[in-house]
Amino acid sequence: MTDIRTERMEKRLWGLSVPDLAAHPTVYAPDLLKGQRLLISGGGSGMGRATAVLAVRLGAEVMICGRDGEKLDRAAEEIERATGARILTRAMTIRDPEQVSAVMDDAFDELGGLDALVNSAGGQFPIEAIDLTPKGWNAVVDTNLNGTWHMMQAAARRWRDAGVPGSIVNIVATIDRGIPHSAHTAAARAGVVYLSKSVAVEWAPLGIRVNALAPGTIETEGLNNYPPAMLSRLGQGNPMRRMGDTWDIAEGVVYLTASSGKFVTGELLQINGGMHLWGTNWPLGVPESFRGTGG
Ligand SMILES: CCCCC/C=C/C(=O)SCCNC(=O)CCNC(=O)[C@H](O)C(C)(C)COP(=O)(O)OP(=O)(O)OC[C@H]1O[C@@H](n2cnc3c(N)ncnc32)[C@H](O)[C@@H]1OP(=O)(O)O
Ligand SMILES: NC(=O)C1=CN([C@@H]2O[C@H](COP(=O)(O)OP(=O)(O)OC[C@H]3O[C@@H](n4cnc5c(N)ncnc54)[C@H](OP(=O)(O)O)[C@@H]3O)[C@@H](O)[C@H]2O)C=CC1
Repeated sequence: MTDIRTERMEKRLWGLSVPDLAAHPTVYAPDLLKGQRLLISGGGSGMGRATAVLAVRLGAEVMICGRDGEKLDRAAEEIERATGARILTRAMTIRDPEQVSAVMDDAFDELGGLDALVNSAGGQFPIEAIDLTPKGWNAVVDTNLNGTWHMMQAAARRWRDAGVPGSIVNIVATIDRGIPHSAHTAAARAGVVYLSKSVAVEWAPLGIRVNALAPGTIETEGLNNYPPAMLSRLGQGNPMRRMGDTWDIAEGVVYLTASSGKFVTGELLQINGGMHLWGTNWPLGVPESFRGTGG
């Protein structure tokens, strides 16, 4: 096993811990996000949680949301213990427009306004497309496309009504060449990318910037949802032949969110070791006809 640490494989302890993140060097000035207020969906784990840690380290006020309230509270407690910053949490599902509207109202009320939305909530499961059931398809599309849209539109309407600018970063996936064994999520993410491009134009006059960020294979606890056999190959499916980490993503989100991104909208930032150019994960194993091809 090259890039996958054996201990993490065996204990399935993926990714950077909150203490790791709190101490991690950053390229950004300490007060870069001072006074900024962020809502981060999926902020209880993985890339969302890493983004929350970096944001509070840079002076932002943060609310995180997700389905599992205990996970959110655990993340908030770890972040407060490691950084001294208190963050707000809301248990909800992005798939329900009414719950999205409520969490958006809470964010604007309790943070005293909102400057940026980060949509990290999402997920999928590996399956051969031909075996997908309507329920499975709908679950992934409803989460990753519809849910992301509900969050985007709810934030944009409130920024428009308040006459203030905003920024949205949508975490998607590397979809340039499709995602074999995850066609449902490739379709949903492609939808989010072109949704982002479309409203980046429509909402520019409102001062709302909208960008997408495509991770490659990133070491997070979300990988525990994948077959162990796949995990031993993870990270090989890109030219850099290794996995990225959640800090790579968090610093990419901050680049797009902070003043560094003030003239960037409708963009797709790929943080994936070149995965959009070469390499395939094959989550369910490399099919016979592709063995030995390196693809
Ligand atoms: C894409 C390849 C890149 C490799 C690296 C990528 C890694 C990551 O993205 S990890 C980080 C993301 N985290 C996750 O994916 C974990 C969260 N995933 C989920 O929550 C689910 O996958 C979900 C997004 C589909 C939502 O699940 P759930 O809330 O349970 O959805 P529903 O109850 O509405 O419907 C469930 C329905 O979906 C089908 N299904 C769900 N999981 C599987 C599975 N593992 N295998 C096959 N089918 C699955 C199935 O039809 C379910 O219906 P029932 O069978 O009636 O339960
Ligand atoms: N890790 C990787 O290699 C890759 C990840 N991605 C995508 O990046 C994003 C972040 O994933 P990552 O940080 O790795 O993994 P995580 O599973 O840690 O993050 C996904 C987060 O989304 C939340 N979530 C899932 N469904 C919903 C929902 N319906 N409503 C609200 N919150 C929800 C989960 O919390 P809860 O379960 O409590 O709701 C979880 O905190 C995801 O969209 C993922 O699919 C894309 C490509 C590769």
